[in-house]
Amino acid sequence: MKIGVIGGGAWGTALAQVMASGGNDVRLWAREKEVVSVINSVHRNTLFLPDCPLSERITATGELGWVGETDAILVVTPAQHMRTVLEGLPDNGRPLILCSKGIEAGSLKLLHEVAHEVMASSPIAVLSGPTFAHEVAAGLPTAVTLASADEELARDLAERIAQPTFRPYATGDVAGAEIGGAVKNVLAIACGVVDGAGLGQNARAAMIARGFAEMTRFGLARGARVETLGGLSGLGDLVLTCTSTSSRNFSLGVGLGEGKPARELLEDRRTVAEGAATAPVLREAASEAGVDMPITQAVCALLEGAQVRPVIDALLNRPLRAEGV
Ligand SMILES: NC(=O)C1=CN([C@@H]2O[C@H](COP(=O)(O)OP(=O)(O)OC[C@H]3O[C@@H](n4cnc5c(N)ncnc54)[C@H](OP(=O)(O)O)[C@@H]3O)[C@@H](O)[C@H]2O)C=CC1
Ligand SMILES: O=C(CO)COP(=O)(O)O
Repeated sequence: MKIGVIGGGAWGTALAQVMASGGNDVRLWAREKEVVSVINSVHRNTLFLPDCPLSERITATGELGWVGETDAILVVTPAQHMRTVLEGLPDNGRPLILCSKGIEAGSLKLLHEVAHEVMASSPIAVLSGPTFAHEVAAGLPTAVTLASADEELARDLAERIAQPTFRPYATGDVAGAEIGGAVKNVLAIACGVVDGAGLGQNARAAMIARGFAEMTRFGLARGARVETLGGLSGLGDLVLTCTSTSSRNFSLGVGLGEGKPARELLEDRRTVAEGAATAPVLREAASEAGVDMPITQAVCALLEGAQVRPVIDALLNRPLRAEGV
């Protein structure tokens, strides 16, 4: 197969490498000329995935139209740039697999809704799960959720992109797959804060469990299925991202927990911490859906400059309630 990949960050590059290792020819679109040039000349993405030698089956390009002429296209831009990038892609009926994690600011739309608006003729699927790019690129075993409203398409794409150490599990629950990936980034910031502020491992486990309750409440309100939220793209990714400093979102939270200002932590980043963009969008979407998301609100407050201690005290002083979603 010929596979297109849109986005030359760590995740786009890792996915390109997995697809190429399975014998596919890969066309990888990157926005920056420097990324295109370095991938084609030294077969390495020295900016975003420096430690992984890349297959010669990967050709980087700045031409979206050329990437559009492939059998399936993985879309791996930061969530907030997806709409603009898709507007430059021909809507020619090739399946799009969305691999980014977030909710669009302003419209409060999930990314498959955005893609459907821009690419009305192209079948849409979502790939999400516990997937640190550097591990996937190194060929370490990884399992993901592959969702499409057309379940036959999900199963077909899963067959076509599976590799010996890369296992997609098909589902028809697109909203569930997307909500897990978007919400866990916000919760990873919260867990990082717990670590940075030295609140201990009990507190982190509590944050993961109550965070999952929060994810479930929001997911159910937006039509997700509970088994998807409890699967790879929900609970699986939540556990991964909330327990590792390899996560950019968790690391951002550690800095916040140590009392560093959010502006300073976000200013110099070249890589994305999607949770910082998703948190205020999620707060708004939750309020619109009438869903209580206290951890998300706490993360927003910290990103907006609140001090750590009062934010934690406010969470701890919430009225006691019965356990459950
Ligand atoms: N890294 C990971 O382990 C995983 C990441 N993801 C998700 O994948 C998505 C991409 O993340 P990742 O690959 O890590 O990104 P990185 O942080 O590695 O790289 C940043 C990316 O942002 C791109 N970018 C910056 N500004 C723009 C813009 N205006 N328009 C289009 N692209 C822009 C850069 O493109 P360019 O190089 O062309 O400038 C580059 O590809 C995110 O939604 C993330 O949550 C999902 C699973 C795992
Ligand atoms: O989504 C990811 C792992 O599944 C990557 O997490 P971070 O963006 O927090 O690094």
